Amino acid sequence: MLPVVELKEITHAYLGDREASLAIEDFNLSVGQGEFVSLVGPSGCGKTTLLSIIAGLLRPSRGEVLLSGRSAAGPSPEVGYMLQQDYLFPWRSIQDNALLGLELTGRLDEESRSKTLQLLADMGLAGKELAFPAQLSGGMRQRVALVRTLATDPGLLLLDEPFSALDYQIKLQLEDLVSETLMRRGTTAILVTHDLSEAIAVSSRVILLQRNPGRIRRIFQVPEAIRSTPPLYARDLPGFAELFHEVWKEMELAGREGV
Ligand SMILES: Nc1ncnc2c1ncn2[C@@H]1O[C@H](COP(=O)(O)OP(=O)(O)OP(=O)(O)O)[C@@H](O)[C@H]1O
Repeated sequence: MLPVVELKEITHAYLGDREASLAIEDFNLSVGQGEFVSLVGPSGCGKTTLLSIIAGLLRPSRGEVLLSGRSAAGPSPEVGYMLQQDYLFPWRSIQDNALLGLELTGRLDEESRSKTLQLLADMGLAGKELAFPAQLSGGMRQRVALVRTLATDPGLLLLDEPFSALDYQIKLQLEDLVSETLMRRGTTAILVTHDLSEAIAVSSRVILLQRNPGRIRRIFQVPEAIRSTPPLYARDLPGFAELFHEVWKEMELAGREGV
């Protein structure tokens, strides 16, 4: 089966007035159907740049992005992007926010509407459909943003630190909910996070980057037993702490280099 996304020899330099800064160099990655991959690494190693390139929001200086084998240039409806901030429209009700992506892509009909309302209920938001974002907690708003992203049924979901602004307990609950929902739907996902334990708990592969320029330093395979256990409980499994320390040590080395 073709990978859902392939990055081939991606290099990206930001051009300044006088000089160019090389954010990413010769980056190759292939992510298969239903895989959940995390990108971690020291600040400035190019994680967000990579997500923007995959989302088609940024054109790389060199290299190619393939989505299901086809060369991608520009944003694609196959790719959903969820950010740290929920970006809900305050004047739209929860259900109207959740339906926005479908509306914008001309795919809103009775069936897609009822599926989205069901997804809101699955996310514990039944009864909140007619409320407005200001009436909801941060964790609830982030769940609405997730429903809005999933409503269009993207084959690939990009998550840029979606849980980092939340309280620890809410963050753990949301990790569980997201992980379970994506696994059930078979959605392929790439998560950018600063939280190494989150990366290990939710993904099948943790990709550690180094900076100046951004490159893959090391790839950690997460054992199936950890991957198939809900993130909250995965942290207690044998092998989790060892893997965490291994990634941590390598991250420290990556942080000291390329400053
Ligand atoms: N718009 C821009 N113009 C110029 N340089 C940029 C721009 N955006 C990012 N950079 C530079 O590119 C490099 C990679 O930045 P990027 O934001 O992708 O890293 P990151 O790993 O996501 O960082 P963080 O973990 O701090 O969010 C950094 O050196 C950054 O300063």
